[in-house]
Amino acid sequence: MMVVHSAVASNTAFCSSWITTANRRASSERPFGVRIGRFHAERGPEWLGPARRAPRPKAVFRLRSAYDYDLIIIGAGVGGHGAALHARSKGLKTAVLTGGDAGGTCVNRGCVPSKALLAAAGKLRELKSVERLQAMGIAVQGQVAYDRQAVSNHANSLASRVRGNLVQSLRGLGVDVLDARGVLLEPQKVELRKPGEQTGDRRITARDVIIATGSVPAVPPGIQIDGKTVFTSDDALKLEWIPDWIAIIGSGYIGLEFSDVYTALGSEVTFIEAAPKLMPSFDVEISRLAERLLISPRPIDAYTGVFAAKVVPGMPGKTPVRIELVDAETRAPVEVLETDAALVATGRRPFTEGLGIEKLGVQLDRGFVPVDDRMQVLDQKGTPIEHLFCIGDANGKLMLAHAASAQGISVVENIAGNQSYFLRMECIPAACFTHPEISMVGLTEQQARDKAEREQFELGRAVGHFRANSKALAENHAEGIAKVLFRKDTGELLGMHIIGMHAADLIHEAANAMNAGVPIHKLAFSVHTHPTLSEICDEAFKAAAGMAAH
Ligand SMILES: Cc1cc2nc3c(=O)[nH]c(=O)nc-3n(C[C@H](O)[C@H](O)[C@H](O)COP(=O)(O)OP(=O)(O)OC[C@H]3O[C@@H](n4cnc5c(N)ncnc54)[C@H](O)[C@@H]3O)c2cc1C
Ligand SMILES: NC(=O)c1ccc[n+]([C@@H]2O[C@H](COP(=O)([O-])OP(=O)(O)OC[C@H]3O[C@@H](n4cnc5c(N)ncnc54)[C@H](O)[C@@H]3O)[C@@H](O)[C@H]2O)c1
Repeated sequence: MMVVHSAVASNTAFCSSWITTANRRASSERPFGVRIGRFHAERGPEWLGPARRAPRPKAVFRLRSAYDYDLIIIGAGVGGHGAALHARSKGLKTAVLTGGDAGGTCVNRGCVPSKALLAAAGKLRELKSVERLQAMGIAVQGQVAYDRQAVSNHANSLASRVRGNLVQSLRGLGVDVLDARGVLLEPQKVELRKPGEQTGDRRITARDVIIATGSVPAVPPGIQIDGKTVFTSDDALKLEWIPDWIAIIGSGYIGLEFSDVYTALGSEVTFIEAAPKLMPSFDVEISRLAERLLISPRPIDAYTGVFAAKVVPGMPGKTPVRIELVDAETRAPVEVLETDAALVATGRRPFTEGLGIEKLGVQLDRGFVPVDDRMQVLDQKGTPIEHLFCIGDANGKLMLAHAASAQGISVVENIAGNQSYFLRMECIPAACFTHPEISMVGLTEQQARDKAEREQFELGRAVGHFRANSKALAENHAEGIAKVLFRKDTGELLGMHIIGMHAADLIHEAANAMNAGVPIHKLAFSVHTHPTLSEICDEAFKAAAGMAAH
């Protein structure tokens, strides 16, 4: 047998992780021929001489594995990237399959370009806020204008820069980045195919495989996409034109963020939302405030409790988009709208077609890959399939970039031997990057009330106000609140919801405390720099613990 790797004491981080990985499987399962031997194990330290008795040098031999890789990751979005970086830090020989789309949704068609558009929208909004600026002694002379193509270029060039960095970081760490689509033949065997091809001539194997194939926009039946007048976020991000009037179908994250962009760029927006109220997944109090801050003062109107049952594209500047609205409950016709454009933001569906996973005995749930709490794929009987995992949007647990990456890290921890590591999904925060921002972690107030009733404890609720915060007042952005929910008996944090300037950054106060299990009465004694927005959280924590805030 051939020695393919040896690590010595000078490379202890690398060395110890290999030991951990191999040891976990050492006794029960060593099908892949990995053995480790410490050549000094039988010898006393004498041969080394007295000066080198402590610490003893270690050396680890790794013999050729029956597998090509320790880990194959199918999909190079943020989930796959996060998993691959962590795998290398654990010394795992890793391959990532990009499917011809390195960076995936977040980098190419999601978080990154949308936040670039939102950043431009935010600056425009600020410069056009005449009264807000005047109150600070500032006058903007002349017209505030923007160049649509330049704004679009800002978003697209940022995406390509981040994509380049992502691939470089993988290659730099020694990950094999393979520009192919992966098809599962067995849980530990993947066929590489070029995009569009039905067969492939290369097959690779790994001890563990992670599916990280992400998601694509979900378009309800009856809606025709032409990519010009009726489009999803994939096309909206290109910002090819600015419609005077755009219908946004769906008032979730994407709908809300794009309403912020379009109204800043001069469009009028009509929301079409199937649920009885806008922003149905948000905390009720926060969505009420969001309506006051993000909807009412802007050229936005809304239909709620209706479906866009049929949407027919138009021709820019010639014929309008035709949208037939029906009642969400009775399906009775409500109205026909004729707008310049329609953005379909009605959720996303997993991208699992052609992956070959059904042939392994997995029953997909509306396309989502069923997994357990360790992201291990479940077969149709609910039994975990050895060595096969699925992370990110493809498993549908929480369709957020950082959740995908965190799930990837948790899988790698587990396969590298840290079985005690467990990702607490309920502590993962989320944010909507409107102006002002909205952020949340844990339960909504209604969910917390239901839990309190079920488990018979008293729910605590405390609020910090932007209007009472020196920094927010100095910035002349004093709208919004930070609300914390907690158990009165134990002080356990159950959730936090913030709307206001930089809410997306502030939420980590609560998210990190929840993850670390810090109760509210301890959190109330943490010290915050003055004057900062973080004191709004401090105000809420202190109020919760019955202390007066400064
Ligand atoms: C407009 C928009 C804005 C968003 N903004 C945010 C935000 O601000 N914050 C946030 O947290 N989240 C945001 N999201 C969500 C975020 O983009 C996703 O949650 C995240 O990208 C999921 O990561 P993933 O790795 O699971 O999948 P993806 O990023 O979708 O990556 C999966 C990759 O796998 C590839 N692939 C698929 N099948 C195969 C195959 N068989 N072989 C090889 N490769 C394959 C795909 O082509 C893709 O490149 C946004 C989404 C959208 C649409
Ligand atoms: N800032 C962020 O973190 C961010 C930004 C954008 C997207 N995302 C992620 O992307 C995913 C998709 O976002 P999204 O906004 O498309 O989905 P979403 O699930 O957040 O919202 C979809 C909305 O569309 C409504 N809807 C569904 N079908 C409808 C129909 N036929 N007619 C009218 N309304 C309908 C739903 O009631 C819901 O309110 C989300 O899960 C989110 O996690 C995150």
